[in-house]
Amino acid sequence: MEQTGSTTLEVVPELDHEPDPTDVIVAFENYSGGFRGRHGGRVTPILKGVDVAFRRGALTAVVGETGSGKTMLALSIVGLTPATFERTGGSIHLNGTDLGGYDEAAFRGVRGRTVAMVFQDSRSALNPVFTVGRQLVDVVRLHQGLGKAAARTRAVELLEQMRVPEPERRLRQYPHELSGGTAQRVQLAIALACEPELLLLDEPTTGLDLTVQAEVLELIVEMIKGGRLSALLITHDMGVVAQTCDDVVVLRHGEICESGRTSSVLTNPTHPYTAELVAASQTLGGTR
Ligand SMILES: Nc1ncnc2c1ncn2[C@@H]1O[C@H](COP(=O)(O)OP(=O)(O)OP(=O)(O)O)[C@@H](O)[C@H]1O
Repeated sequence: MEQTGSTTLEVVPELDHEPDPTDVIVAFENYSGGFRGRHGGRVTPILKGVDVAFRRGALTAVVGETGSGKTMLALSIVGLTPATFERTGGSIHLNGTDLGGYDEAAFRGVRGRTVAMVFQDSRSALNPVFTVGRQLVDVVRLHQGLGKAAARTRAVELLEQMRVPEPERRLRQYPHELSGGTAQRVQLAIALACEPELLLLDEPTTGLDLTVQAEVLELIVEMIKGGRLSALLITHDMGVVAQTCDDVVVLRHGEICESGRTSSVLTNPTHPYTAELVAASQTLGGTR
């Protein structure tokens, strides 16, 4: 296919913080994996020789069509791929440590503390039988070592930080009583209460109205600019990528076709598929 060359997708100027390009939080090296059929047999490849390094302190977008493996890529970092998913080659290093030998207990030590996750369907990610307060306060107590009263105060602060209206009342509510947008922010508050180094965001704003989407993303970007956080954002919205992400990784059929700084990848894509994504988002008015 012919290379499409430069595009006119409006890309934010370089962000005011500049993560160190050599400081990598997660590195995939020739990583491959796929699903084994129900009765054994061969593995259907899903991720194929993935080579990519995520910079510490950066917000990195992972884009690509439905089924390209974005979610499996993220879940591989925390050992949450389905039981039938198998690594068939390569490695993943988190903070320089090879996750290859990690069992469930070792991954449990990583989740929350080092890597926290926010998924698309927040209401189902929250525990339906416990109030928001119980879930958030427990996490704060566990991760920040606070007593009950101090943890509750901190929980309210976290909800306020996430611009959740009436935080005190929310603490007494159950997940089914929350709107999608509030559930999303509660999930984000729980993730951040763990003070993780890396946040995995799998289409975190899908299903939210545009204003709420923009607010939630703005909060995430603010925290990343604050210095300590890195994040990986799986999204279909190229406008969001252009306007908020430092780096972008383009996945297609389980392979990385392009990765790098958002400003250079989107304005001068080297792979025709990236150019197609950019062009499609322009046609749909995705640049907002
Ligand atoms: N439990 C499973 N068993 C078998 N195949 C699966 C399973 N879960 C996902 N897959 C397949 O793995 C591939 C990658 O899925 P993945 O969810 O990572 O894609 P994605 O890029 O995140 O897609 P989307 O944008 O739709 O969320 C898809 O072809 C999907 O059908």
